[in-house]
Amino acid sequence: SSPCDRPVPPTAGLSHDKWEIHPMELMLMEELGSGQFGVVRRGKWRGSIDTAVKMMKEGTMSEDDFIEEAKVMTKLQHPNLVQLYGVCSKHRPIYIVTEYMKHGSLLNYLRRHEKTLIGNMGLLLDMCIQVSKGMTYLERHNYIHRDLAARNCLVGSENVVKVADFGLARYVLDDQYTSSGGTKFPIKWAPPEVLNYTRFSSKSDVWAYGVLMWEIFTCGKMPYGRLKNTEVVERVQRGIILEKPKSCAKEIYDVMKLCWSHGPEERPAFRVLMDQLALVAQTLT
Ligand SMILES: CNC(=O)Nc1cc(-c2cccc(-n3cnc4cc(C(C)(C)C)ccc4c3=O)c2C)cn(C)c1=O
Repeated sequence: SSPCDRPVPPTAGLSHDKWEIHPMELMLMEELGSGQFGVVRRGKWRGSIDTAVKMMKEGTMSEDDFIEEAKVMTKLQHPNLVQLYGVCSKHRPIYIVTEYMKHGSLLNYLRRHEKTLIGNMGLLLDMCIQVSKGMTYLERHNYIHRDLAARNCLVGSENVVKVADFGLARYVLDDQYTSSGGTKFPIKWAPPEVLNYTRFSSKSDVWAYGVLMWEIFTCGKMPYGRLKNTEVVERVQRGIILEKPKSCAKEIYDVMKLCWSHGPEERPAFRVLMDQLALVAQTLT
């Protein structure tokens, strides 16, 4: 039917999707680094808001699926989650615009500040608690991260720690990353059910969280050292777990061990972990 005999909806032309950011409102600045999807630059949005802008390299992401999911992601808001402000999807490459964290990845932060951090159990435990708060929020919204690790957390001012890039793993097109046999698959953060059946859940995020706690209390050591992925898979399937970091209290290591229970149903939910760590913090500091 010709357009003239169809009623024009009152919202026509007004459907400015609020998750769509106009490129004109973005001023791109220095490069921050590059990740799975290509270059990330710092930016200013609407003149004053500090942002990080991922410029999606062609062929690295299933873009249309992501743009659909972005509507949901912008609604996930928590002080310990890196906020997705929106996307620029009317041009290629598409941009993913998030809040900016001035100290960069938690992994690099731990490694750079090892000297001052190693003895500060209270601060290391607080970092763990902050991540557990962000993860409890995602768990409550039935949102699975799929690649929780210190490299995927970011540090802002006043030692604030936030979880970044939650859920993005689903849109990576690189088989080396997505298949458990691939060279980029995060084997050392994966539980048995993910290694065997790629069965992701909030409880597989809990396993990864245990490894993240180990990263924090070793100030950024590589889990299982230089062991090859095949050797790590063999150990994890046999129930061999990471050792207690030297500067880590027994009560904290007990929590890590709960996260590494062999069966997902034996692992505590994030909301339980969060409360348990808060209790440990009271007794230890
Ligand atoms: C000095 N301050 C800063 O550098 N701040 C910041 C650096 C980055 C940044 C810079 C380069 C690369 C990446 N990066 C790293 N790993 C990623 C992993 C994935 C998955 C899918 C594999 C999980 C997806 C995207 C990325 C990704 O964009 C990030 C997060 C992002 N944000 C918000 C900052 O505040």
